[in-house]
Amino acid sequence: MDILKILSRGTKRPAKRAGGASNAQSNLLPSAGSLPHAQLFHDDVGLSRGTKRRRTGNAETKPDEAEEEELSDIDFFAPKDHAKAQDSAKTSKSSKTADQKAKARKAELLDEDECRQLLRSHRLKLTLMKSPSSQEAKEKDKVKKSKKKKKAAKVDAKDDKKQLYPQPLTSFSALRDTYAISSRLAENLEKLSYKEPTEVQMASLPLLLDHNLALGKVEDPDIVSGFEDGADFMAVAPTGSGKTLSFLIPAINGIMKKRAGREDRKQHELNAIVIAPTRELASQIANEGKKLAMGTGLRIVYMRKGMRVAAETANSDKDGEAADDDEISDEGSSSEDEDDEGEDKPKPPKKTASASTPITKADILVTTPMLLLNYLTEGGSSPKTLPNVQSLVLDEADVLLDPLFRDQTVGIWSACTDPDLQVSFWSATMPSNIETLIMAQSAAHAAARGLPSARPTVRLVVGLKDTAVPNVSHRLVYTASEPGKLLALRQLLRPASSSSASDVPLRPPFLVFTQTIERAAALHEELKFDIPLAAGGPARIAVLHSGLPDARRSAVVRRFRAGEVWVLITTDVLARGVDFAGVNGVVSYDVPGSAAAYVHRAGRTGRAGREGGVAVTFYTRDDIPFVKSVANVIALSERQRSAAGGGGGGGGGESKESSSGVQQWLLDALPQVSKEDRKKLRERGVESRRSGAGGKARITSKSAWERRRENNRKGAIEGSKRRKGAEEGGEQGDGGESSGAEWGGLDD
Ligand SMILES: Nc1ncnc2c1ncn2[C@@H]1O[C@H](COP(=O)(O)OP(=O)(O)OP(=O)(O)O)[C@@H](O)[C@H]1O
Repeated sequence: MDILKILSRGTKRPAKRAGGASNAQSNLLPSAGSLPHAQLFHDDVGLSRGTKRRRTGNAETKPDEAEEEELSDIDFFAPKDHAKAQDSAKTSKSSKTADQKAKARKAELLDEDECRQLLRSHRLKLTLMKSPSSQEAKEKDKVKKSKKKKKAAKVDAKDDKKQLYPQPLTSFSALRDTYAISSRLAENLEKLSYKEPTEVQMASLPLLLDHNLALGKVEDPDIVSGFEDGADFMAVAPTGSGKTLSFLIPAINGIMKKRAGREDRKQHELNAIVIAPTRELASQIANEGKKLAMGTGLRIVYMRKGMRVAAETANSDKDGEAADDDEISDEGSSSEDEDDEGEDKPKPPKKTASASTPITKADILVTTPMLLLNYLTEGGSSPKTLPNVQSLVLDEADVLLDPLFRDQTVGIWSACTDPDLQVSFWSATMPSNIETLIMAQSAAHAAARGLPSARPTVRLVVGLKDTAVPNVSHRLVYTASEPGKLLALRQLLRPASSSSASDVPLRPPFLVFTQTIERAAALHEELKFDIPLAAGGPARIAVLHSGLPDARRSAVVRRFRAGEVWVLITTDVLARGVDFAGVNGVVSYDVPGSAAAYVHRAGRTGRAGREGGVAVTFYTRDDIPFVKSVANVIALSERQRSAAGGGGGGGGGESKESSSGVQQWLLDALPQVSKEDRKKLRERGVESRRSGAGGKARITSKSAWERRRENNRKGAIEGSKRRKGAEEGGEQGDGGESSGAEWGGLDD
């Protein structure tokens, strides 16, 4: 039988449950529910969380006493006089008290076996990876080339990795009780009403807050000594699983601790930098940070064009003093109101900070890579350094280290000269070549700082390392042609019509992803009158891409968040990290450029364990050579979902619509995607959707990847010229890795 006929049968399986499907579905819509249980995995490994928790030490400590003891800890937020009194009392008590507290906390810890079981039940795997020294890296490279020695190299590589079983965080209250986070931070967290830590939070927060305590029951001397100088951190965890809190809480708490030891607690010092690939994401992270840091006096700043931040030039002069009155202040602003042009379309800024611009006071800076690098390298002389930055967070690290952004990201990393710098890497997708690059870059960074060796890196994987979106129902919908696809999308907008596409349980609000700006704009034009006036008309459909002026872009995000826009047509600029809590579904109108791109697009729904999110992918005859990688992700997601007990999160909720994404016969029928085709798709998109094919939905020009590559090249060449001129001998290359990251480009 003709393959196209087989495919045109569609991929929908009959619903398992009889009757009331639509009602059941509407109850399951992600935007319909209250705050969900956000944990994804609860495998039965013979230990139910909390119930077998054994106190191994001072079992007599009553909870109240423990609480009291903790509360008597440094209060970072105490009024000055009180703080002074505390200070003197503290000094007189000597370090013995601190030791006692540490011992008491240690006594509360689970033993290693309990940790192992708990971590396993939540599918958390932690590995300690040693960075090679530069010499070792070179030798390993040689060995890799020799076939005979490959086997031996594999054994060596295994020796470089050790499984870790640190204390998992079993409740948010333990952040204060056990890890002694600042009381205000704990209060703010409580106000956000999260019920339980997600998996990534369970495994990352203890290690990032206090690795000595988190590893308190670990006996392996190799591991203990490996952490002597601290460790970097890499987390690969599903979309919407709460990675943002996982890096913000330690960053904020670390600075609060540091401040507590300073005389002037009001002073701002740039101690942490978060890099994100798009301005929408950077702005969102800054807003999340502000919520957590409310009332702490900490300043979390979203970097805008023209802004100057505390940095030093190579001749050790401080770059200006912070002005008393910040001209560029973000405090209290929604940060979306005043967004500047999207730095996710990297190009040298039109406006640079003039020397008379006051330095913006910040403790944590959230930025896109190009914007900060431009500031550090502007002026043509030596690049500035960031000597006080102790925490560098790379959110969506695989993109930030993809060749498109690599130079900018590495440039910032190199500017962070504190020998105690901790770098953390976060994403739902982490190709192995990026992992290798991280280890090599980390070694190069240490060598450039004159350190004997790089810190090790703890790698956390939540679920399977292979990328999947287990919490979402996936649908592949075949239409023979482009017009058929448009029709199918229209039917999704009018769920009452009787067609196979309308059977997809998708209700607004939802996102629609296209391959290019032109296609997004054309699709918007095509559909804007499809929503009846009585239901709000054209105002209910909006478009967002990087070709739009900033103010419009920000306004669209705001309207979508407010529920005024129901259908948001966009490009991959919104595919990563952006958290719209009420999104019921995601439509890939054009097939994504890679498996990773699919994971991130689909992950805009079903966030924080919410059930009922749907990801629909349309494909036409032209897409058939490329659909297999999407189909594989869908199959894997479904396997993970059923392995997690018939569905992912939601605390094991029973009434889940069965996912009907892809069946085995379809997987078998779809052709394998060759390496070359995968690369072509990632870089150019689907060829037939490029220019000159006629018809509105076919208006295209260059693909996202090409456009960004050109822009990035221009910017990166300039930045790199400036940097290289000034940084002779500094090692900061890309670790010799070739491109291969699976990423289809953020924008059109
Ligand atoms: N413990 C928790 N319980 C419930 N909701 C949570 C919890 N932690 C975070 N969230 C919420 O989950 C949502 C997703 O979190 P976040 O944006 O950090 O996900 P992410 O892992 O960074 O996703 P992505 O990979 O897409 O960037 C947010 O709305 C956040 O407020």
